[in-house]
Amino acid sequence: MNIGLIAHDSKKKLMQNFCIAYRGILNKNQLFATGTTGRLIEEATNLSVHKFLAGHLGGDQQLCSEIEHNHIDLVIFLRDPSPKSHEPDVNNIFTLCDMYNIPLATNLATAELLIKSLDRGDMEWREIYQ
Ligand SMILES: O=C(CO)COP(=O)(O)O
Repeated sequence: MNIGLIAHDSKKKLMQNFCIAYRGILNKNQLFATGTTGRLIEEATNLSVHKFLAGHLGGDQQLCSEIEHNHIDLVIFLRDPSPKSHEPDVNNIFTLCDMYNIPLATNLATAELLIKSLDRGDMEWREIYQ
């Protein structure tokens, strides 16, 4: 499965720790991330991540485009409920996940549920759409 990973600045450490904890599951999948998030994941783990541009340079839109082209099966976006003003508007990602019925986690608790569910094979229905 293709997993999209993105984190607001205040959640990037949490994303690194999430990826360390679940690298055994993540490394059986293809990982796609906005630039800074992807680089930090690679620095903290031995995971290989396809990195888009940094979010503020268009990486968010690149991830959106992959969702629209049905290349992403699951999105984990560790979101700051009060994002900083310099952080790009990411509502498009939420909208597209809803439009295309893509499982989306926006906090750690849901991210853990989704990643365990993925590992159990609960997302095989996505293969029908690919
Ligand atoms: O823009 C983002 C979230 O607002 C994420 O992009 P980066 O991973 O490049 O920081």
